[in-house]
Amino acid sequence: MSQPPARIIIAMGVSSSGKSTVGQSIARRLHVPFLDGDGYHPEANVEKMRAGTPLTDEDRWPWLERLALALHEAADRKDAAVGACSALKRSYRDFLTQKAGEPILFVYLDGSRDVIGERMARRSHEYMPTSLLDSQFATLEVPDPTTENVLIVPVTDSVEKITQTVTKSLTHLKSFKRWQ
Ligand SMILES: Nc1ncnc2c1ncn2[C@@H]1O[C@H](COP(=O)(O)OP(=O)(O)O)[C@@H](O)[C@H]1O
Ligand SMILES: O=C(O)[C@H](O)[C@@H](O)[C@H](O)[C@H](O)COP(=O)(O)O
Repeated sequence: MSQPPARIIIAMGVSSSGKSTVGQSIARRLHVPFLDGDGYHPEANVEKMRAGTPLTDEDRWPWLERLALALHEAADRKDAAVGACSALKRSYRDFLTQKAGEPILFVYLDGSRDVIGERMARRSHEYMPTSLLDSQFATLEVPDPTTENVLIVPVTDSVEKITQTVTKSLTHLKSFKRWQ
């Protein structure tokens, strides 16, 4: 689809696909705030995941709303903002966009169960158990670039390469021009 110029960028994908790493790198490059979705869950969601139970849609709506509003406020204050959020379903991405009240560019970190599972096994996370990865893949609705505002990048690219691919598409941002 033709891409509306977004000031909010969200790195999305299953757990351990690299959302926090890539999102932080893009935000650093643009000198704009980075908001990690992990920090916006109600405590009950965190406890549920810690116990190995996948979240439901009902668990996710309040989380998505809080994150969308925070990204909108951050973009207002600082020209643009970058987030990390699994945003696994099309309805979650539409909801985020609606709650933010402005276009969002999603960056989908595309990788196989094998590659991402290996990364997940190697990293440590405060509450997300590796047992939840299968449910993440089962829930995932891969974004469709013909109908969604999304850039698809392979997780096997280096973080630097992904950062460059994304920032190159953001020439409309004031913060991009400052960084240039
Ligand atoms: N492009 C990449 N290439 C290699 N390793 C990566 C890449 N992106 C992330 N990683 C590593 O994969 C693991 C999961 O990344 P993380 O950013 O925590 O994922 P998420 O936020 O999606 O759960 C981390 O150990 C991170 O260093
Ligand atoms: O179930 C979801 O909608 C999420 O995927 C989610 O809750 C998030 O992924 C966790 O906070 C774990 O964090 P990471 O995705 O950073 O591993």
